[in-house]
Order: sequence, then structure tokens, then C-alpha cells
Amino acid sequence: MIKVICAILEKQGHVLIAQRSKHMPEPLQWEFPGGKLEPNEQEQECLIREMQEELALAILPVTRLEPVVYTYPTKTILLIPYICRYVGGNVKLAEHQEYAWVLPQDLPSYDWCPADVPVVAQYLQLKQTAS
Ligand SMILES: Nc1nc2c([nH]c(=O)n2[C@@H]2O[C@H](COP(=O)(O)OP(=O)(O)OP(=O)(O)O)[C@@H](O)[C@H]2O)c(=O)[nH]1
Repeated sequence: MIKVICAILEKQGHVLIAQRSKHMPEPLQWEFPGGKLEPNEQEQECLIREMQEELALAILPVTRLEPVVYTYPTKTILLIPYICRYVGGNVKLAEHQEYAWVLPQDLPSYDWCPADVPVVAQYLQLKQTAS
């Protein structure tokens, strides 16, 4: 099973989401940015590296959410989300087609990678409980 770490990056009440390019698996679907855990890498370390490589952003992982297992036709992934704090930088896209800073309540209206749908639900549930 492939472990994928993704960031729910919060900044000023908005959350960063990214659209996969048409050349990537799951083309044009939206995701929480991140990537595959490399051998001998800690989850938080992976996320910090991926956010720098893919978006030129410095972040700090804060809260680990419940991982989601999802089976695509050719692979099974374990998607591990972290709520993250923005530290610095301006978004510079290296791989994605598009990005957006969106209000939490608008998250469900995007065309998500299927593995992310329960992550969005979990995040909104957590926000509701916290407020
Ligand atoms: N980064 C990220 N990947 C996700 C999410 N949801 C989801 O299903 N994935 C899947 O997890 C897999 C690994 O993500 P990745 O960004 O490192 O993968 P990739 O296939 O583009 O990388 P690669 O070309 O280096 O193998 C992809 O198949 C991607 O579609 C998500 O929210 N964030």
C-alpha cells in the first residue's frame, strides 16, 4: 500500500487546494497537496519537503487526521492528512494545473480525487466541533 501524506493548509480562514494537471494520475481532480512517503522519511518531514517542492511554501504540520484507505483501479493508497499552519512563501506551481484558497464550507463543491472525499468530511466535522 502506498502511503501518501497530504496537507490541509490553513491561512486566514482559508484552505489551500490544488488541481492535478492533465498529465498526472487522477487528471484535473482537486486534492490536498502532498505526495508519497519516501523510505526512511517521517510523515511530517515528507509533507514539509513536498510542499516546498510542489508549491514553494513553508508549512508546519500540526494535527494528524484519521488516514483513509482508497483503492484505485491500479493501486491502493493510504492517504494521511495533516492540518498544517502556513509559515511562509508565495505559491509557485511546479506540477499542478491550478490552486485556490477556499473557505471550508466551499470545499465540498469541488471535484475531488475520490480518496479525498472522506477527508473533506472529516475536516468539516472537526471544524464544526471546534467552533
Ligand atoms: N498528493 C495527494 N495525492 C493524492 C491525494 N488524493 C489521492 O487520491 N492522491 C493520490 O495519491 C497518489 C500519490 O500522489 P503523488 O502526488 O505523489 O503522486 P503522483 O502519482 O503524481 O507522483 P509520481 O508521478 O511521482 O508517482 C496519486 O495517485 C494521487 O492521485 C491528495 O489529496 N494529495
